[in-house]
Amino acid sequence: MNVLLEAAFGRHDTCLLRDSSCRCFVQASSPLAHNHRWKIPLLARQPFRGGTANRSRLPLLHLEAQQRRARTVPRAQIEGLDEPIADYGVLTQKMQDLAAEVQGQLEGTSIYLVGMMGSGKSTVGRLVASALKYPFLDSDTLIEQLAGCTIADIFREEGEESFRELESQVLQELMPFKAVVVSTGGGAVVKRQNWGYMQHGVVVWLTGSPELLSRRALRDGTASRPLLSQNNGETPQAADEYTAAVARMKNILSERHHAYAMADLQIPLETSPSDPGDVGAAPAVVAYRLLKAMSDRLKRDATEREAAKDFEIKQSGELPESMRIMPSREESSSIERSE
Ligand SMILES: Nc1ncnc2c1ncn2[C@@H]1O[C@H](COP(=O)(O)OP(=O)(O)OP(=O)(O)O)[C@@H](O)[C@H]1O
Ligand SMILES: O=C(O)C1=C[C@@H](O)[C@@H](O)[C@H](O)C1
Repeated sequence: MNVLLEAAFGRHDTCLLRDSSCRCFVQASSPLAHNHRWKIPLLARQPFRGGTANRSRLPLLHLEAQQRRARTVPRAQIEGLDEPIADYGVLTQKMQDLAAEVQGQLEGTSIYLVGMMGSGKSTVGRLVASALKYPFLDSDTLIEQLAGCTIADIFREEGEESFRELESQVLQELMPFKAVVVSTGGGAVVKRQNWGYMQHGVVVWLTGSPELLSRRALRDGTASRPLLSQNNGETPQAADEYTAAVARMKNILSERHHAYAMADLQIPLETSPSDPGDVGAAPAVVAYRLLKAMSDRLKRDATEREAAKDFEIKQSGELPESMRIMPSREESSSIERSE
């Protein structure tokens, strides 16, 4: 039997877990998420009587083993880090420092995550939002709230076109929001009008291979992803689920690639060096890569803007009559003074 525990996170990698009756307190490593929920066995539900002695006797290792997606972070996965990463605590600290920098550079600009089904827009989006202290919004969830039913129901009962209209409506309504992280639906990039709604934000493409995305999607089951459960003749009906999913992903990706490529930033999902059975780098690593790429890009843009201001107009020959050189601000004020 499992018991659901709420997690209240401390600053770095530790958090306190408690059950609804506050009878169990333990410390555990945090994978950078807030309000995370673990299912842990009833075994760990020991009464807390105060004092560190009791706390340290709780089955922490067992608890970590139950934690979904718990991972160690090999150094090679994290670009731009010049020292080995021992644990999530170090990565969390690096991310907080980077996020504080990016937050200042962004000046309230929103972030829109785009990418195929299963690319981790919601998972990574939550981490990035939490690091930047931005609210997180998931357009698929908002569509479901608006429609009062699931995305699969909308596809089945009203068809893809109705879904796309709702998707555009939601993105339009999100447009005025500043300083938010938005996870968009996988197909949002296809409609030109949606780019208009996202134009004031930084658009980030989470990009992974069809194989990696299929592995993830199949782990979740395809029921909630109607486009993936269709077979549009890419593979014979008898093809196994993985082969069919990869073929479908490839097809969708080839139709959308040019649209995703319009994003301001591209963040690879693969581990490095790549692992053939890969489900990708851990969410915290992808979130770190995203913040790093964003920080680099914003710095580069700022430098380019400064450089663009540093120019000199050189007059050679006579200007056509229709053109004249305006006096500078200093010159015009001295002309005014002398008049
Ligand atoms: N970095 C990661 N490593 C391994 N699994 C991941 C990672 N990021 C996300 N996942 C898993 O992949 C699946 C899809 O993630 P998520 O729902 O965040 O993707 P999405 O891009 O929002 O998908 P969709 O557009 O289909 O809603 C989930 O099971 C999630 O737990
Ligand atoms: O890739 C797509 O077209 C979709 C992705 C999901 O996020 C949902 O928006 C919906 O299932 C369609």
